[in-house]
Amino acid sequence: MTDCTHPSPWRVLLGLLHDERGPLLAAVSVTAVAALFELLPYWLLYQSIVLVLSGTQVADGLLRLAGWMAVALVAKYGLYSFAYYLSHRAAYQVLANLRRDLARRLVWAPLTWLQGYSSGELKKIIMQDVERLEQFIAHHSVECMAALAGPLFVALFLLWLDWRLALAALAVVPLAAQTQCLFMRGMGDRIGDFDQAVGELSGTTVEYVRNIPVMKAFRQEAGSFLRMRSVLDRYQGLVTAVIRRTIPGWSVFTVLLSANIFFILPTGVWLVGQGALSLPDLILAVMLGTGMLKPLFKVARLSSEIREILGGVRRIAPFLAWSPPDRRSPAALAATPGVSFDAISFAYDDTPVLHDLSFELPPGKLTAMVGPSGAGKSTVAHLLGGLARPQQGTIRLDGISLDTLDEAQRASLVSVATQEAFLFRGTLMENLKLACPEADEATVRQAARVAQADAFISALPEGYDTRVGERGVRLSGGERQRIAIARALLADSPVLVLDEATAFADSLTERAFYKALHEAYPHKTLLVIAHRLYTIEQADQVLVMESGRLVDAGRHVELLARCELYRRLWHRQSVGESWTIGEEELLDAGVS
Ligand SMILES: Nc1ncnc2c1ncn2[C@@H]1O[C@H](COP(=O)(O)OP(=O)(O)OP(=O)(O)O)[C@@H](O)[C@H]1O
Repeated sequence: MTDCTHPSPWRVLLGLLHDERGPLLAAVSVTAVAALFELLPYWLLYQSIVLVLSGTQVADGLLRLAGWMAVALVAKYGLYSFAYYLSHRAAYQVLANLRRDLARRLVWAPLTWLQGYSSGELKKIIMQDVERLEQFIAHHSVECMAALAGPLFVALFLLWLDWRLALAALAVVPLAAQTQCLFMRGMGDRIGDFDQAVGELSGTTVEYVRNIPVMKAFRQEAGSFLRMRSVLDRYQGLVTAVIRRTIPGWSVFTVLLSANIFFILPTGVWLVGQGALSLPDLILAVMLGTGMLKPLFKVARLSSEIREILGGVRRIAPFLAWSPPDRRSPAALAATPGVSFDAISFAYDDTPVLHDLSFELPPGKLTAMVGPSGAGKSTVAHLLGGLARPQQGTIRLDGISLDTLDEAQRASLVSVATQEAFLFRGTLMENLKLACPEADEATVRQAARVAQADAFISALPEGYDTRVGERGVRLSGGERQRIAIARALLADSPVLVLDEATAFADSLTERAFYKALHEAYPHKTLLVIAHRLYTIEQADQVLVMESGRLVDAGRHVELLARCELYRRLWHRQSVGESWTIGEEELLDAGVS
């Protein structure tokens, strides 16, 4: 997913480095000085040759020069270490700031936009692409500077000796650069394709690993996962194409940069013959000039790595563009607010799901929402939970638009518990206290009791201190849901949405839950997306949805009497639960 309206990756990268520009400038300046010290031993060697040729006080002079040589080496390593220290400190600061910023902005990004990314792609962007910046800031900044400063200082020195020597030393550079450009032409697109393939491979691998239980259940062989195979083939094809294209260019480039000795030596010998250069000067020029261009290999290699890093920055940029919506502080709400959906329309991308939907959740009452699969019930829960925003219409709490609340305000007013109960790595107590870290143990236990979770948690050997998540204890679907409900109850918001949150529970557990809920939290405004008979019967109001529209609303008995769709849903559910509606009830309701 790219967006051409985002600024160039260089601008984004410079923006990320802005706060650390001081330490980074210091790091590259120190590197330049270290590169100078790297050349000092050659100069001292030159002085030794001059000394030996002069034949005066040779021993003392050599000893002094050896001492300076040691000082130069220590200074060089000391300066490089200091430069790396500064660049690493800056890198980890930038990475920490960026990760914090990304975490904050992920909350502001609409769920529908985030769903455009697979979890593998998101992981690649947030982990790998961010991690790559460390390479650039901590290593490439220093290495690039050292690789450029060395050749530059040598070229200046040769220029000072004789301009013809400098020209001879640099003669191969334009040819090498030309060759590199020729072979790298079109590589930008290939690297873009390559990055896309890596993202796809990462996403498909995550999907593949997640699907292993399903494949085992249906006895599918790994090879039958065709998508994975085709992505791997594409990846391999791209790698082969990139290697085929780069290897010849790289070989010619390497040979050319090492070939300047063929220019320096004849030029130097000729200059000595002309009397324009002394023999020690020629030896020094050959020593320095022969290896002077080798650091440019590193610059060429780093430039392709920097291209990859910029590709990562391009992928990170859209996440950094999300900023908090401009919101005013809401007026104080009633302790038990009502909720209204006013002409709400909503589409996932271009697929309309809710159409001009209006209804009310009366304050302190239980509303059940029913409808066939795909009717848009969970989407209503998403909108209330702030996971998506309607394209048209307004959702209000006590007359105040949800758009005017910030995330924290909305979350303090509306909690949503869904079927997909995600447990973070940690103890059950930590998971329960997610929305209310300051809750004391008694409050947590009370919420768990209402959610029918206290009994099974207490039966675990470590009770509320049991670890869950990746390496922790495995809970059943129903147990996880009960944790999710207790967590939502602990948030103590006046509006609670249960999106099939009790689907795994048996009828008896569900009855016990609603009874306890009503006793412990009698004033909550409740929206329950339900298939269960008991909830629907108890509801103060039932909303019947079909294809994103409200078909009817009323009490269970009224709807049985007048709504054909409701009757069908009710009948299907009754059969599903092996629970038959009494003849009398149907007659009471006027159903013949
Ligand atoms: N992230 C999404 N992207 C695109 N379409 C989606 C997305 N989530 C849901 N939909 C579609 O929106 C429609 C309504 O889905 P929703 O989950 O709200 O229905 P539902 O009434 O809760 O169904 P169920 O009872 O089966 O859970 C469906 O057609 C569904 O395919």
